[in-house]
Amino acid sequence: MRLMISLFRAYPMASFLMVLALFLSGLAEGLGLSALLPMLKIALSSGDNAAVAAEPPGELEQAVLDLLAWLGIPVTLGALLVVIVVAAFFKAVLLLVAQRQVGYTAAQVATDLRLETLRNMMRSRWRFFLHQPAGRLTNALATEAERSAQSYMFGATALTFLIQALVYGTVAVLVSWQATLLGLVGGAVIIWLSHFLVRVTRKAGKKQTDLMVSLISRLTDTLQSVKPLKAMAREHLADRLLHRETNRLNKALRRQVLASAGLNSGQDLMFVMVIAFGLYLALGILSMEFATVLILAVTLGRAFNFMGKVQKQYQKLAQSESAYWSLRETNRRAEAEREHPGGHVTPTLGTGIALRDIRFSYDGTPIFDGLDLDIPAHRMTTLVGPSGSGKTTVIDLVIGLLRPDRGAVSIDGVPFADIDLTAWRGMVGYVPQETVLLHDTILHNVTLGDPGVAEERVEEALKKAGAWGFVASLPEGIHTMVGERGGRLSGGQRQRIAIARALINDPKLLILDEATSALDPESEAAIIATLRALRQQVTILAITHNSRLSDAADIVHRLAPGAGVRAG
Ligand SMILES: Nc1ncnc2c1ncn2[C@@H]1O[C@H](COP(=O)(O)OP(=O)(O)OP(=O)(O)O)[C@@H](O)[C@H]1O
Repeated sequence: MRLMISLFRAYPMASFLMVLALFLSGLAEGLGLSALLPMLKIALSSGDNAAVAAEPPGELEQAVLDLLAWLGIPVTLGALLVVIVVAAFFKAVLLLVAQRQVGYTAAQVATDLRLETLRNMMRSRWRFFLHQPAGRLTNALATEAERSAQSYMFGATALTFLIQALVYGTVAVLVSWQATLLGLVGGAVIIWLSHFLVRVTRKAGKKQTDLMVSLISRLTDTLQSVKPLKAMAREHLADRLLHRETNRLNKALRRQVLASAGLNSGQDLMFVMVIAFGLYLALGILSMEFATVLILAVTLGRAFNFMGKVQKQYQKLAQSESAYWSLRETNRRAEAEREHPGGHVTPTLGTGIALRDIRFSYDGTPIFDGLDLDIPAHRMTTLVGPSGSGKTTVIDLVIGLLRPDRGAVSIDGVPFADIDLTAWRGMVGYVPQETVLLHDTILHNVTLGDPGVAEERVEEALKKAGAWGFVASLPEGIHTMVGERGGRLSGGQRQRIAIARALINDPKLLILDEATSALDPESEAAIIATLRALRQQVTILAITHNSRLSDAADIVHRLAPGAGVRAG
């Protein structure tokens, strides 16, 4: 229920149109039904088609007769049948309009939730993002957004059935309110008796949502390390890793299916019992008129049926709504961790970047304490040092992904707090330690899908990165698909594509994090020559364990684990 209110608030116009169409279709259905009683009376009476009723007309019947007289429609079997068909037509059209509206809104719900989650995650602070398992985001975007949209569909369908149940119930009240009241009590008892099955489903749904998060997270991690698993014949370990979650998920699903089957069969049986009892009471004991009893049986029977459907849809909603709340929670946390955009100064990087008296720690463990470091503009600076000495951390501080606990990073003497972070990062070309390419063409991988980049510029960037030789020899050139995560290219080729990607926007600062580690000596020499030529236009900051790159650098900073820095 809370979910429907939340989504009705988020999509007020679409929801209003849906409810209006449902309401009007309910009215059309009510009109058709109301014509049923006089029509039955005529059909059941002997003689010609004139209205010959044995008993005086009831309240509803009289109202229908008055309405027909007002519209100038004769009370004949044919005219009444036409009214019923026309009403059914309008009901069908309006229901279609309502369902189309529901479908469109549900699709919109899924799309908006996906985009909102992605945006919030992308805008969140780097340290928060780092702590999110990749699978959580995948699951949120794929499974949870889909289940949230389904919840809206279930809720809206429940509303459709509820309106129909109300229409049938109202007609039944107009025929005999005493009989309807009796039926209502019976129906309420049945709904109350079956409600525990809805609770079971809700619990199982919540469990399913939680388990999916950890299952997809584990699955994503496992899929990334399939090669070593296969190479060492340890595939069975993947099985084991996922075994616990899949089994628990299986249990939750079984409980859910059982509860839903129980509701289906149990509820129908109880409704039939109530109707049979009502028929016995009306015909056997109270000796009510047959046409009235028939109408009551049809309307109350349908009202029960629709109430049952409302509960079944509600059960489905209860099963899937936890996904919506889980997604909302993910969004709330990401929003609370939104990265500060910084100040308003757009840097030019004319003189250089300075880190002064930096103290930085991860989860209370200090990495630097009192670090001073200069990266002069238009020079090639390399960071060297043993693994874990904090080279990547320096880069993250320079990009502003991490903030120091103490001390300051400045660009041309302007402290980071005053710098427009987006403008600064727009001037950076970054080649990460691990090159993961998108499953797309080389062109797309270099431009990252930016349609404003001309193919000539891509070619130029590939040439600078020393990649043009192998790209040009491919049958489809820059339009060649690189395969899943770039799997159709060698490590060195992937690295050169990543370098071209970093160069495509003519960066002011080019950052290379071990970016030449997978290159052969010739390719490496070519890249180093390119970098040396580039440094008049671009400031270069490179992490390397490679002496050739260090030798070619203007400045070498040697990092020692735990703090200080020595310039070489
Ligand atoms: N997100 C993190 N949370 C906690 N500790 C971290 C995190 N990232 C890095 N560290 C720790 O900080 C230290 C410095 O890491 P960093 O990646 O900067 O080193 P590095 O010199 O680049 O290492 P390598 O040459 O192996 O890439 C390491 O001891 C590492 O374990």
